Formats: sequence, structure tokens, C-alpha cells
Amino acid sequence: MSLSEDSRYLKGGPVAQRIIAAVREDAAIAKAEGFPPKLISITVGDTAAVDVYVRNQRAKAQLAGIDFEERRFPAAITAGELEAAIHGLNADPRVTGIIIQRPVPVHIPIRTLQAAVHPLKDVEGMHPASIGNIVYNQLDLAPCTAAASVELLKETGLDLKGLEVVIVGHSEIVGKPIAFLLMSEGATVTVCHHMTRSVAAHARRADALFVAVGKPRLIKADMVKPGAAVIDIGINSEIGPDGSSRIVGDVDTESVREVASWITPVPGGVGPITVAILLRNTMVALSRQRALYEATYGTADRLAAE
Ligand SMILES: Nc1nc(=O)c2c([nH]1)NC[C@@H]1CN(c3ccc(C(=O)N[C@@H](CCC(=O)O)C(=O)O)cc3)C=[N+]21
Repeated sequence: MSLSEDSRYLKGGPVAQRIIAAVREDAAIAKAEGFPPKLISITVGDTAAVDVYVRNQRAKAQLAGIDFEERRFPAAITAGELEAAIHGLNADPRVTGIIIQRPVPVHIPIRTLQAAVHPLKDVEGMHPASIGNIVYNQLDLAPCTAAASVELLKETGLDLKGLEVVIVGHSEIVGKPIAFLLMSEGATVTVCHHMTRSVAAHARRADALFVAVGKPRLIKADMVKPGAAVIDIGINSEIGPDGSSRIVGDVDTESVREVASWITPVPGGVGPITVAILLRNTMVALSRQRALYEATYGTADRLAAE
């Protein structure tokens, strides 16, 4: 059996397709009702690190029937100018969602930008108010990569209640939100990070192991409990033996697949679902905006105004 056909491989493609098909239906209805969804991507400075992500966003948005527009800003822009641009997008009724691609240049405080996005347009779920909702178990608009990782775990059919989960990496955009999402689902969650004394000792206890640190092959077979599900969120660019560059995750897939019951490939695992969730979040944002709009003006008034 070839590696890619191995049933242990938890692939993201089918899950992403399912989500995108549902988004496509939603988007068509919204459009027919006069609310076409539109997603704006903001990149600042050197975009090499996000090019793949943005390219996939554009392609999948088109597939789903969501308008997609890229705004590229030069690295020399000030935080104030960017905030002003974001406020303009907040005020534009044609714009449904805004995603600020990371990283941004060091002189731009990313948190200030995220807080500038109106919570109703925050399709990444990174505004403090959005993150707060996760703590309150309101999970329908969560940070995309975190939500995608949890979707993949659910594909295993494992019962999340009481599941021993270990997350390696505590970033605000991935590790921390995964911890909150899984706590809401009833899992017992341990979060490891760069000050953890023995990542291996924790990892070996996990029924489900999430890894998001950006270190190729950090997780080896002897750090994984036999039968565990391993969700690899790392995206690292590596020069292969033949000199060509390729993407690898944070897990030593070849050895870990011998002990794990499920393992997510990179590429082809979490990545495609991340894009699908971003589009789904755009539809969630749109429905919240519509609810507010209709509560304020009423449907009839809107139609009359057109
Ligand atoms: N604000 C922000 N949020 C992010 O979530 C974020 C970000 N900034 N900056 C960059 C990283 C990276 N990232 C990826 C998501 C999907 C793929 C993806 O679709 N990957 C395909 C690759 C397919 C191909 O190579 O074409 C796969 O894994 O199969 C890649 C990378 C999100 N990130």
C-alpha cells in the first residue's frame, strides 16, 4: 500500500471539500438575497511566507462564490495608516470579512491591527472580543488553523469527552485557541511550550497530540503513545537532498506513522481545512451582519432603499 493510501493518514482534502460545498450553497442564497459575501486579504511587506495561503484563499473563495480582494501594503507603511485603511473597510458595507495575513513587519504591532478589525468582520477570530467568545464556549467563529485542527481530530471518531490531549506550542493563533476549543468539547488538555521540562513525557501520555511549533521532525516515534492521533500543524520549508525545496511539518512522519493510529500529512492535512474554515467564518460573519442589519432597518426598508 502506498503511503498516501494508508488509512492512518488523516487527509484534509475531503473535509475541506465538504465545508466548501456547504459554504457555496450559503453564499449563493445570500447573494440572491442581496448580500454577496466579500473577503478582503491584507498583506504588508514581504509576502513570501503567506503566498501559498493567499493563493489558496483566492482559489477556494472563487470556488465557493465569495468575492476575494487582495490589498497589498508596502513594508514602510505606518501602523496608523494601516489602521485607517482597516477602519475604511469596517465602514464599507460591501466588505464582509477582513483577514490580516501574518507575519507583518516588526514595526507594526499585530495586536493593534487585529483589534482595529470590527468584531463583526473578524473572520480570523483574532480580535480580543472573538477570542473571548471562545472562552465563553461560543465556538462558531474560531481562529481558522485551530478550528481546522480540531475538525481533523473529529474525523477520527474519537470521543473528545475526557480525551487526553497534549498540545505542543502555545501561540495565540494556534496552540491557545486549540486548547480552549478542546476544553469546550470536554477534553483534558495539557499545553507544552518552550519552558516545558519534558515535552516527551507529556506527549507520550496523549491520546491526541497537536504540534504547532515550526520545528521539522521535532516529534519522533518514541514521543508518541501507540494508537494516538497526531495532528501536525507545522509548515516548514526545507531543502531536500536533491536541492529542491519542500514543505514538511513538525512531526517525523515516517517513524511516527509506525506507532500512531492516525497522522495528518503535510501538505494535505490541516492546511486545506484552514482555508475552508476561513470561508465558513466569512459566512458566519455575514449572517451576524445581516441579523444586525435586519434588526436595525428591517428587511422591507432595505429593499425599498435599493
Ligand atoms: N493571519 C494569518 N492566519 C493564518 O492562518 C496564517 C497566516 N496569517 N500566515 C501564514 C500561515 C500559513 N497558513 C497556511 C494555511 C493553509 C495552507 C495550505 O493551504 N496548505 C496546503 C498547501 C497546498 C499547496 O502547496 O498549494 C496544504 O497544506 O496542503 C498553507 C499555509 C496560514 N497561516
